[in-house]
Amino acid sequence: MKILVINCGSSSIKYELFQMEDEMVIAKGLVEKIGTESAIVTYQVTGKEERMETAEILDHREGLNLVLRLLMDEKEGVIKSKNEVTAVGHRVVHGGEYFSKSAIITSEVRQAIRKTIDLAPLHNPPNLLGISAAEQQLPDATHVAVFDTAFHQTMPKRSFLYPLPYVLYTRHKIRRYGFHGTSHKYVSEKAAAFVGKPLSDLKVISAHIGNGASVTAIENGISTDTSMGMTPLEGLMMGTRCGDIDPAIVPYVIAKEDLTLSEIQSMMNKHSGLLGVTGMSSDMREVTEAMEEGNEQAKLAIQMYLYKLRKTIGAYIAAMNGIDILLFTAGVGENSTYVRQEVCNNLSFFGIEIDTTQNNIRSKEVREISTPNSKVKVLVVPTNEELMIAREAKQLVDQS
Ligand SMILES: Nc1ncnc2c1ncn2[C@@H]1O[C@H](COP(=O)(O)OP(=O)(O)O)[C@@H](O)[C@H]1O
Ligand SMILES: CC(=O)OP(=O)(O)O
Ligand SMILES: [Mg+2]
Repeated sequence: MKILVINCGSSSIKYELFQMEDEMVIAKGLVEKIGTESAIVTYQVTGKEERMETAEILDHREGLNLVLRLLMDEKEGVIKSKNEVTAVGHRVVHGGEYFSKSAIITSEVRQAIRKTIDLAPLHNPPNLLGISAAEQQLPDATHVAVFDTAFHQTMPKRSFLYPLPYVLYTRHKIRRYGFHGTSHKYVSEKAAAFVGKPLSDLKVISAHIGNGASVTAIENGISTDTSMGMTPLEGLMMGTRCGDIDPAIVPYVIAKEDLTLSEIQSMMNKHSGLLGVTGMSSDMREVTEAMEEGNEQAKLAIQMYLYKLRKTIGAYIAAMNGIDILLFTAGVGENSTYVRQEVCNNLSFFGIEIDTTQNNIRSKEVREISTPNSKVKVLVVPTNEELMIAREAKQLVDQS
């Protein structure tokens, strides 16, 4: 069975085609800068060199057309006809309170996703575009929506409610939803398997730190708290997002800087975080390099980033009254030995002890970076949201 996984961002489409019998990736790639005359298209068949070209791609539909043409190309393609794709798994960022698990896309499901657009104006519209483009291109495939929010639907009210007038929750569903759930679920299961204990017996803190970043407290296999909120803006300091700030800043800055609401939204989502503080880059690699070269602003940004991350981990240790596993995942979590080391150095009170040699090893495998004496197991667990989405899609196809 072949399953295509699609992750549509506002101006990009990430795609990955899986052979589900052995869960192998057949081909994958990315269409970036959609909406421009020079969109960048990458296409890689497993085991072969990546191809890159630029093309005029004006919308997601054209982008997806091109992806399918590449997959079916006579010379370099990997499928002969569209019918070979049994299912398409779509990443949908916001499922509101409608979805606590993945769903086969029907008109009701599409309607429910549409209703959450207000809650995720940056993410859900491109997700919906991707769904309709893919349905048009692959009308015979089963289309499945896999939600970032689903895993966190187990959070108790005490963690998901904001201390605002309760009527805002009942009337408008203003609450915390949490994101990256597909990843937090995948890596926590991997971590439990790695230590050889059932997830149902463990207290896990999962730090998914990429461009977007969130920390989740997972008790007995269920998410009980997470740092992102109603939108993916809350919580940690991120690449371009500010995370938690005093909400009173918003009207104040609007007045002082004469901004519109959408300008301040864009400022907090796209021009803050590492980028905002350094004025230079949102990329942790570049900011770390600048810090090493003596750039004071880069050093400050990283200190702020680490401090917020450490505080959040500490808060979740308190919230769960303990911790068995601390795990790091996503771009920064999997690759930055510096961030892992610095976060953990200041968590020694909890019996967290990092083995510097282990921490410096680069690998794509799950690995332990804590010392044998460490009371808490600290792991690096490479995430794989695409594989998880493919598995969810397969499961729903098998059931239907
Ligand atoms: N070796 C590295 N050291 C530090 N940061 C890294 C390294 N490799 C990747 N990153 C960071 O990972 C981030 C991207 O993470 P990723 O999970 O791919 O993001 P996305 O949210 O777009 O999926 C970038 O900030 C990048 O700088
Ligand atoms: C929800 C979210 O923040 O996603 P990403 O990390 O892909 O931006
Ligand atoms: Mg991501």
